[in-house]
Amino acid sequence: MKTALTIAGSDSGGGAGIQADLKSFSANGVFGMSVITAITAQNTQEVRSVQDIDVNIIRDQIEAVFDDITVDAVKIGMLSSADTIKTVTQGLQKYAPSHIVLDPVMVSKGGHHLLRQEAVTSLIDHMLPLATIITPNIPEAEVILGYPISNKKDMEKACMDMTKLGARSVLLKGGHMEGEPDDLYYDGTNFHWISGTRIETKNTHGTGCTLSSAIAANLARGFDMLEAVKRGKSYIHMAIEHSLDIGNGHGPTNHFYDLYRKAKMYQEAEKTWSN
Ligand SMILES: Nc1ncnc2c1ncn2[C@@H]1O[C@H](COP(=O)(O)OP(=O)(O)O)[C@@H](O)[C@H]1O
Ligand SMILES: Cc1ncc(COP(=O)(O)O)c(N)n1
Repeated sequence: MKTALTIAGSDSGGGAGIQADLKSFSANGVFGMSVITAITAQNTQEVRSVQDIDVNIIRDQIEAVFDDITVDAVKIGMLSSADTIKTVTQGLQKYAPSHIVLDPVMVSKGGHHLLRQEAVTSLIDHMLPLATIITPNIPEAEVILGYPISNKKDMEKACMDMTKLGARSVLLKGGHMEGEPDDLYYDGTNFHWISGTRIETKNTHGTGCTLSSAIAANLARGFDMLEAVKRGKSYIHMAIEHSLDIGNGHGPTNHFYDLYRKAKMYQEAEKTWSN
């Protein structure tokens, strides 16, 4: 079985971070592993507190996984601090995995900073050049590039500028733009608009985590980047369409719908075989 590793923060509410990543890995058909960078006390409404994990323990988790297990793809989420970025960068340079999906998590839906503002430069200087693909939302891309992104032309320029900073390819997510949530994939040469249809719901907690992990899982399974991005996009659409009314704030994406649907289809098919 192919494997994927998430290097990210824990969300006690289960909707984002490591918890979303592992669910998305499973639903997308790979064995998931985790390196925890920070623990957040979080629910669907707010982040109450954050404890960064000691960098020695982060390094040990990375080494424990890579020294023993073949890692087919890595997804990076919340990195919290410049020290964490340095440790993760060193680990990735040591083991050089083939696919690194970088979701540059910065701020939670409720406005809590998950990456210290002074660590943004470290993320740009050290982490971006290692990314096979970076998957920012519009506000994250604006912070990375330092200019506003207001329309599709701006999105194209932003993608090109992020590859100039070292990322091999970019998926700039359009969920925060007006209108349909169209994402722009730039492979370093060509643009591909990955169009979406907006679902009216408040349950969008963990959408970025879910999507980046689905992309990592599909890369681990051997699909090329464009196909992995397209599969990721159709997975996140399904996961938002059937999102769950859990908690009183932004509910989580649904990683089970597709599996249950396939199981049901299988049961139906089995009945016809046994007749
Ligand atoms: N209401 C929605 N309906 C359908 N797709 C959405 C919706 N909101 C976001 N998406 C899609 O979910 C993914 C994550 O989107 P986005 O909100 O831009 O990033 P983030 O979760 O990192 O803030 C993108 O593919 C985006 O187009
Ligand atoms: C631990 C952790 N990591 C990431 C996010 C961002 O979540 P989203 O995918 O909704 O942008 C989060 N809220 N908590």
